[in-house]
Amino acid sequence: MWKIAQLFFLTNTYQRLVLKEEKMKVDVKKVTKGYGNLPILQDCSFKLQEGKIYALVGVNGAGKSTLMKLIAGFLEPEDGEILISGRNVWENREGIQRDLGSMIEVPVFYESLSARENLALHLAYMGAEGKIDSILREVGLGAVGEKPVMAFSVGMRQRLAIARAMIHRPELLILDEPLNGMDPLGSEKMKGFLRSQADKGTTILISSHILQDVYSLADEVGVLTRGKVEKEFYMEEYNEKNLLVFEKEVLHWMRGGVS
Ligand SMILES: Nc1ncnc2c1ncn2[C@@H]1O[C@H](COP(=O)(O)OP(=O)(O)OP(=O)(O)O)[C@@H](O)[C@H]1O
Repeated sequence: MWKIAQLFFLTNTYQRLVLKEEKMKVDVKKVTKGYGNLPILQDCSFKLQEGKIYALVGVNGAGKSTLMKLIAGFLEPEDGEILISGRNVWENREGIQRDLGSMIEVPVFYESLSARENLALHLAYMGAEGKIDSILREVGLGAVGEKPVMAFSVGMRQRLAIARAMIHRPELLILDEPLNGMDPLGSEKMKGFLRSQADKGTTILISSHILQDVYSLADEVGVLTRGKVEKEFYMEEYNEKNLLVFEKEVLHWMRGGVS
């Protein structure tokens, strides 16, 4: 009887591990990257699970955008490797960049063209297909699609940048501070939209300085300190606790895990 129970336990554990590995979308493995003599990331490792929202937090200059650019294949690691669905990002960057959606730099648009025209040009440039009307509606720009971008507010530009990153319905979305400049109502709606995309299977990596947003949006949170994801929080475990506890623990790890 005991042997059967042991076998059952081992089979279950094995299945869970295999399932987890199959669900792996992004695997950052011991990545090192700096700029000139300035070291930024050092042996940095973490994983993103398919259909989950992962938030990177860290002080200004910690290296969040650098890490995102590496994952999107815009920068080459000095050491280590990054795999997306098992493929080495740098070696397959052209194909991978077509498959993912990203908003990492300050978004730049054709100012005199409308939101709709900007999205159409982007699709043509990518050689991709996408439904402009529906993505504009989904990000809350349904009523202003014909307006020139020069008339857009900061928050509207941010929505348009998210629409551009998502219009080809990528399986992986990398958004650097996606809620920047949005009013509280717009921010809530955008969080709901991102959650609905994750529920449909999109893997989402964001960064944010607003821990309240991270708390309410992410499934997992990684604190980038001293060149590494030093601490990860699984938000499931925080449902019972409150935001203040979470904030306190994150700040502790942002300081490098010392009080
Ligand atoms: N192209 C570059 N050349 C030289 N240094 C750079 C370059 N890009 C970034 N850095 C430096 O690398 C460090 C990490 O920058 P990065 O933008 O990745 O940090 P971050 O965590 O995203 O910061 P923030 O929270 O302020 O957006 C900073 O010190 C920055 O000045």
